[in-house]
Amino acid sequence: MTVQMEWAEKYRPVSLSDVVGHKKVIDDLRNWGEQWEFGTPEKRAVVLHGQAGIGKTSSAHALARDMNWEVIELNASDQRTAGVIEKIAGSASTMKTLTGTSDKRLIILDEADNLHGNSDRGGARAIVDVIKKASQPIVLIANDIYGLSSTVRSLCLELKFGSVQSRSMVPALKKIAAQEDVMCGVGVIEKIAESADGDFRSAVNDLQAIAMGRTEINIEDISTSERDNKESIFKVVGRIFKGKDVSSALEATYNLDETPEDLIHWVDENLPYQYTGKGEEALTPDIIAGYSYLSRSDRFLGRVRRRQNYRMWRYAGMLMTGGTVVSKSRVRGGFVKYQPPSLWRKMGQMRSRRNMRNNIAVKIGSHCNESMRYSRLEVAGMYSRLIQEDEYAADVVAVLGLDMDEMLHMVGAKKVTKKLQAVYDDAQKKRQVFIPADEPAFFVEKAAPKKDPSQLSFDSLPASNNATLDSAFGKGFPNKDEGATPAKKEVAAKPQKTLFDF
Ligand SMILES: Nc1ncnc2c1ncn2[C@@H]1O[C@H](COP(=O)(O)OP(=O)(O)OP(=O)(O)O)[C@@H](O)[C@H]1O
Repeated sequence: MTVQMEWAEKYRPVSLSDVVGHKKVIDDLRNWGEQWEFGTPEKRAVVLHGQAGIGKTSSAHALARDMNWEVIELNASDQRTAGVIEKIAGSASTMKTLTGTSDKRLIILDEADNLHGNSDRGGARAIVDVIKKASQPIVLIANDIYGLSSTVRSLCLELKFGSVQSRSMVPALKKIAAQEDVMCGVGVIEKIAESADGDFRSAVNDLQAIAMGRTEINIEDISTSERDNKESIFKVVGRIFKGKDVSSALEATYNLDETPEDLIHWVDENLPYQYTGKGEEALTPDIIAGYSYLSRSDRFLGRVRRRQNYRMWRYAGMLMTGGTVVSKSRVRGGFVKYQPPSLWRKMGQMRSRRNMRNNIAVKIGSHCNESMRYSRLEVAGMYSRLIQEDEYAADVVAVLGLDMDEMLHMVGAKKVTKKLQAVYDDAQKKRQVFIPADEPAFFVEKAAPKKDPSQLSFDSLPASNNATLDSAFGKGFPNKDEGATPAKKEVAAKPQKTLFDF
């Protein structure tokens, strides 16, 4: 049996001129690339963002091909710790290539909105450092631009890839069909393009799936295979809120790649916006009736959870779809955008706040030799107080190695003010001296002049430091002087310059 290559891969655009749709974005990307030929553009990195399957990664590679640049790619499957990013991207972005084929390398960082969790620890901060110093072009690729920190975003040229219009897809799909010797009947390609919902990769995959084992496709072939396609959530909620037919709303959910547990959140979120019209009160009888069905549906979902009897999902599904359909007294015209459940957004925000708090606690813990839990519960508050004091702020940021977002979190600020930026910059300078020898090299700027270690040294904290902290905050602060070398003890005897240099 021969395994056929995926057409989407086979027909991946080679040059930017092959990319389907996205005309303006592609022009902007090309311009940015050309600026690199004459020096360093104002923004050293671009972030290409938008839904999956619309050509972001292909465009980055096509740019490199058009400019005759080499490519270095770091995918989410790679270990993207701070050290790795700095080593690969950092060296690539500051050194010239030795191969002589081109003097530029394009660094592509795929799924840049996914730099969280343990495996990518420190990766987000390393990107900031790499972009700031880069002398080579960098492309970040993200589905969700809000998954990037505000600092990274401010350093990048943001290029949004919208969905690919079906009329742009049609000629490209026809070309693929012709090259594969597949005859397409009238309206076939148009139908495939429309059903793809802006995702060109899906359109190519659909064409390949329908053409499998055929040399000719007719419109009837599509309508039978169409049922297998996953319905998008927007289509389903559209049929619930705009439709009058209970069974078609219910049937639409059969091909949906979401559980009733998720679907009910979508209906719940959008019901109040969809069932009020111009001049109507905010709380219409339709909304009240709709929520009464939703609450009954939710009861069944609760029973499924408790009894693990998934057969009851069908009642929940019927009540949330059919119930919502029959609750409306009329179909309201006008376009109201469907919103994703705000509950998920809030849960996501809570999760990222929790991650941030834990990351900070880990840093405090490694500074105080305490567990993350103890640091979070007992010590973090003290550091938050200290960081708000002008006198100590930069020292705390430096000694803990906080990045900008973590510093903002500890200060309780929402955005970077001039004062906070100055504190952060000051901390970066101090950090070069605080850093112990075994830290990754990227924290230390090679050109930085060697400072007198007695000025500020994390390593040289003498006993008095902890005695002071102990007297102020109770026992338990680690004694940094234990095991200190005589040289370090000598340093400790020097006069205090900062909070951490008692
Ligand atoms: N606009 C487009 N023009 C030409 N081909 C495209 C386009 N969008 C998608 N494709 C096809 O779909 C495949 C996937 O595209 P690509 O990997 O660039 O998408 P993406 O937006 O980066 O999605 P993901 O985030 O999932 O990687 C490519 O191999 C290509 O054949």
